[in-house]
Amino acid sequence: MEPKGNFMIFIIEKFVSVQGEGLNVGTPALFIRLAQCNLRCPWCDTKYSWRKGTPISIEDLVNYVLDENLPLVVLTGGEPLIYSYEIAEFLRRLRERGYEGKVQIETNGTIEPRPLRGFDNYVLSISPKVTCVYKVYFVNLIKRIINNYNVLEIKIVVSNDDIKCLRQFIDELGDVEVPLIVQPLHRPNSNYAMDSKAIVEEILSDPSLRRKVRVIPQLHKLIGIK
Ligand SMILES: Nc1nc2[nH]cc(C(=O)O)c2c(=O)[nH]1
Ligand code: SF4
Ligand SMILES: [Mg+2]
Repeated sequence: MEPKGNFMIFIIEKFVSVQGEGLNVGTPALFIRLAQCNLRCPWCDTKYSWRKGTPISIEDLVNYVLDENLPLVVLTGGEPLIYSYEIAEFLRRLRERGYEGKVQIETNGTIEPRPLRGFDNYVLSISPKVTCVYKVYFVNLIKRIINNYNVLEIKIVVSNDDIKCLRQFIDELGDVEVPLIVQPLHRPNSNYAMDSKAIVEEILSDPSLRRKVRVIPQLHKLIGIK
């Protein structure tokens, strides 16, 4: 049965930029930041997303996407998969209206998005929280998501103090078919190029990690855009 009714979602902001993270880096994209998160990472750069947000209908959001006509829509947060049912409706309507781009969903990997099963116009970028100071990940859940949904990448944010914990996560995960992207942590008031270089050096000196991961710093932090 087709879902009916006026689906609402709560958003914090929407803006146009280029994808600054992961394998789609550099792609012009429409960002929609959904409200609220089920985690509380100490380094979170979007704590303002933990608020309740402003309601918007899925219909208005779809019209906005079609007006902007960009190749990529990034749903981020917060934790967008809190709204899995509404996102499924969003994907259904985008498909119905002929939108040819993709929807990339930035998730922390702690929620299984069951309503997304059967859709092919989205990809997930899973960002498990693996740092030594704050760990919240469920390896079996991540594997289940990889096996049952469209996963573009696992994108792991770490500082160079976290290499031990990164290795532990990758060992626990075992062999998976998706690319493992290490994303150097951006700390305000720190030199991001130097921080990223330290991580690259740590990875190149680790016999196991150097075979398994790719390192991609956040482009938007490097060039100072949103
Ligand atoms: N340019 C840009 N790319 C991004 N990719 C993921 C983002 C996020 O906040 O999740 C983000 C963001 O905030 N800005
Ligand atoms: S999961 Fe993401 S949005 Fe949520 S607290 Fe952590 S960094 Fe912030
Ligand atoms: Mg961000």
